[in-house]
Formats: sequence, structure tokens, C-alpha cells
Amino acid sequence: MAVHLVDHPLVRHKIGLMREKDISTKNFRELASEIACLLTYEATKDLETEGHTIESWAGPVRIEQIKGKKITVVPILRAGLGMMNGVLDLIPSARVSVVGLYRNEETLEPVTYYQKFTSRMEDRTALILDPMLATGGSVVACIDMLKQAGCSRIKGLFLVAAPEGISRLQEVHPDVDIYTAAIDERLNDNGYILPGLGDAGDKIFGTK
Ligand SMILES: O=P(O)(O)OC[C@H]1O[C@H](OP(=O)(O)OP(=O)(O)O)[C@H](O)[C@@H]1O
Ligand SMILES: O=c1cc[nH]c(=O)[nH]1
Ligand SMILES: [Mg+2]
Repeated sequence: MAVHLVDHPLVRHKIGLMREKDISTKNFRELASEIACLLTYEATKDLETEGHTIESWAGPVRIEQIKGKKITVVPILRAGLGMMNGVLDLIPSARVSVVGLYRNEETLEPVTYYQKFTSRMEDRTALILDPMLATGGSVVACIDMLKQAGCSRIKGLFLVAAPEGISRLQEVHPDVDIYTAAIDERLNDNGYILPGLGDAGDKIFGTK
């Protein structure tokens, strides 16, 4: 499994702004979406293109187009929705498949409550979106569901990842590459990432 830390000045700047204790819902949302867009740029670098000849103002010209266009974006509810628009800004025709999961606060185990996938999952590359990779339980459960549906090309996009979650994912789904804006220090006793962002879902939805 490859772990891509997207180490770019814009990403480092924006993730730093997200760590402000009193950040507004509006700013948190905007930054989550902007960083998701930058992660998408990295995560789609291996998309194949094919040549076409079109008629341009100066006569026939050879251009490149993305081959196949078989991508599905998979936001993990709720917080993953905060990254979705940034991703769709770059891949506007991507299908959206939704997974509903929350983490039991005591056991930290994921609880599944919703799944709605687009057609032909076996032909698609899935880009999972979740701001936080903490223990890894949620993303592992999401990947289990995607694989069950026949999907075999899967990538995960995160704003912040904990070393514990990366190790867990590496162990259970070593075929899944991840793209993250930051790799933080560790988890606290409640399974929150330190220094992390706090509760990303609450900050995106204003439910604090
Ligand atoms: O790696 P894990 O230990 O599983 O933790 C990460 C999960 O926790 C958060 O969701 P949460 O359960 O708070 O749900 P929400 O998005 O509805 O707030 C986060 O968005 C991830 O999905
Ligand atoms: O740090 C964390 C861990 C799980 N979920 C969050 O929103 N934040
Ligand atoms: Mg939450």
C-alpha cells in the first residue's frame, strides 16, 4: 500500500488554518473542500488518457481525453460530504456512491446505516472521501462494502491520518492507496487524532 502525503505549500497552509480552535463552520467547510480538490489532483495522476483529433480554429489538432471516465466518488457520511464538492469540481461527471457509517463512541467500532452504490462498481475506480483516518475502522468497513460490491480499484482521500489508522489499513487492505494532507502524531484515549482537527463532522455540519 502506498501512502501519499501531499506535501505542498498550499496544502500545508490550508490544513494549518483548519487547526484553529475557533474556526467558523464556513471557513472549515471551505478549506475541507479546497484541500479535497488538491488531493484529487494527486490521486488522479495515473488516469489514462487517449488521443482524439478535433477540428480547431487552425485546422485538425490532436488532443487528449480521459479514457473511460469510470470513477465513483464515495463520501463516508457524514463528514466525507464536506470533501465532495472539491472533488467534483475536478471530476464533474463522476458518479457518487454513498456509505453511511458512524463510530460507536465507546467501542470505537464502526456502525453501518446506509449504502447506495452506483451501477457497474466492478468497472470503476472508487475514491473514498473522509476527513479523518483515526483507528481505521470506518474506512476498513467502507472498503469491505466496496469490495463486496465488486469494486477492486480503491483509493482513500483524507485530510488528516493517524499512524494507527494507516497501519490498520495497511494490514487489512494493503491494495488500497491513500492520499492525505497530513499524518499526525497519534490517537488520544477517546480515539481522536492529536493534534488533528477535533470532530470533523460536527465542524462541517455545525452540530457542536
Ligand atoms: O478511523 P475511525 O476510528 O473509524 O474514525 C474516523 C471516523 O470518525 C468520523 O466519523 P463519525 O463517526 O464522527 O461520524 P460523522 O461523520 O457522522 O460525524 C470520521 O469522519 C470518520 O468516518
Ligand atoms: O480525530 C477524530 C477522530 C474521529 N473523528 C473525528 O471527527 N475526529
Ligand atoms: Mg463525527
